[in-house]
Amino acid sequence: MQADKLLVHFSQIFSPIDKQRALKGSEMSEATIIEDGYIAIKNGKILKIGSGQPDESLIGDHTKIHDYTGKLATPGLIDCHTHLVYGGSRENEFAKKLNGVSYLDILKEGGGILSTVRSTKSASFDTLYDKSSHLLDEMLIHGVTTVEAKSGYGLDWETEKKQMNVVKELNHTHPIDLVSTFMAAHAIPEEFNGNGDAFIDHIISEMLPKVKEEKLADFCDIFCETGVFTAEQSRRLLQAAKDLDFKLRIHADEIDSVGGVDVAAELETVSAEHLMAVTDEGIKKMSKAGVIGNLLPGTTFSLMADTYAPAKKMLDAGMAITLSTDSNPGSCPTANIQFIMQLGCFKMHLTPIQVFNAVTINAAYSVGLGESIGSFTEGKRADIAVFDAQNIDYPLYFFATNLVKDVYKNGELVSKNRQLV
Ligand SMILES: N=CN[C@@H](CCC(=O)O)C(=O)O
Ligand SMILES: [Zn+2]
Repeated sequence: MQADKLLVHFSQIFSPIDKQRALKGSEMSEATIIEDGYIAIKNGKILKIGSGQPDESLIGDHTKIHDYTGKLATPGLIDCHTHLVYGGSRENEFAKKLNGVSYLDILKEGGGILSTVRSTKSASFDTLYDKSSHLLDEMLIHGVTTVEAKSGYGLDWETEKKQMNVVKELNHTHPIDLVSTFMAAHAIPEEFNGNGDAFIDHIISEMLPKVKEEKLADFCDIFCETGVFTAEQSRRLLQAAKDLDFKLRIHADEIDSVGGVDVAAELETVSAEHLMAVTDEGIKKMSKAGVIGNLLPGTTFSLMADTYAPAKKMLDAGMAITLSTDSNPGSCPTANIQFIMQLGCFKMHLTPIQVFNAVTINAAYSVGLGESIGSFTEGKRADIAVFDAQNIDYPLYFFATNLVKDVYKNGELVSKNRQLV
């Protein structure tokens, strides 16, 4: 079959192995690396990848050929944990953090997430749309082609709905594909006066069914943490969400280990997020239950903490892991997934192959799209990140610089020389 497009002479193509599920433990050290590689694209999908001169049968009169000598190709990167849609920003908390005030103390004083809730409530749909679209543009030029986006800066129905509708609309208009997560259980709203049980009841009876009915999200998530939601409250909400056929995630063991990991294992959530404070026992339970550990080292960095999630221990225990930005205005204001990947190496001692598997094939399965993205398997979407690098080590070694040159989404060039097309 003739290709519409042929991208040829890559120094390397990184191609994850697709086992029809996230790669676990030692499997994360495996990948196919093709030297002098080509990628053939047909109707926006991967037709074939190979090495050397492409077969004559792939080339027709209308086939466009692009030379990528000296470059690296990987599947489009997948950011599987973001708080994309929000009003305002929180640089006013930066000085406090520098002076040693903790993240949870800022929240307790009505700042942190609650301050972003106030800004998000007062922002119009259009303001939120423009701001989020701009953030997605930044992510795209850094090589990201799919993003998971959580609500959770509304806490009331109208604002949560506004956030999820922004995600829905951007999924139609922006080149990046979005996966929506409902996370009203992100903080206890001020009007509930610290009564987490009552707020969870309210979410279960008043919000969850509407999210389902209006098809506003695929996943449900909760922040299980000291001073936020307990393990019991998390269990109750996630069980109710599971009964309505939502897929589940949980923010667990971010700062303190308060039982979120047990809930993840019991309910077999797709993933558990953060895990900076996870115990060996918790790792064992998640491994047994097949929970993906979604690690967010940019958050540790931004919180000025030094406890990075024990990625190696999780791999040794046979878990699958992903890495993502956690892009949000408080604990990780960034759009640069490459920096997060570099932290995966520098701070968690993951290898480049493990890191690229984490943000491609594993992230794809963690957002429920493993059948269509995350590897260069024939028939998957031709989402491609082209790096100004000759091999997969270079973009992890040369840090804090955008090394993604071009990005293809569904076979179309959407970013060229680090600029939107
Ligand atoms: N930890 C809870 N939620 C976000 C932070 C949100 C915020 O601080 O605005 C996180 O994943 O880090
Ligand atoms: Zn988060």
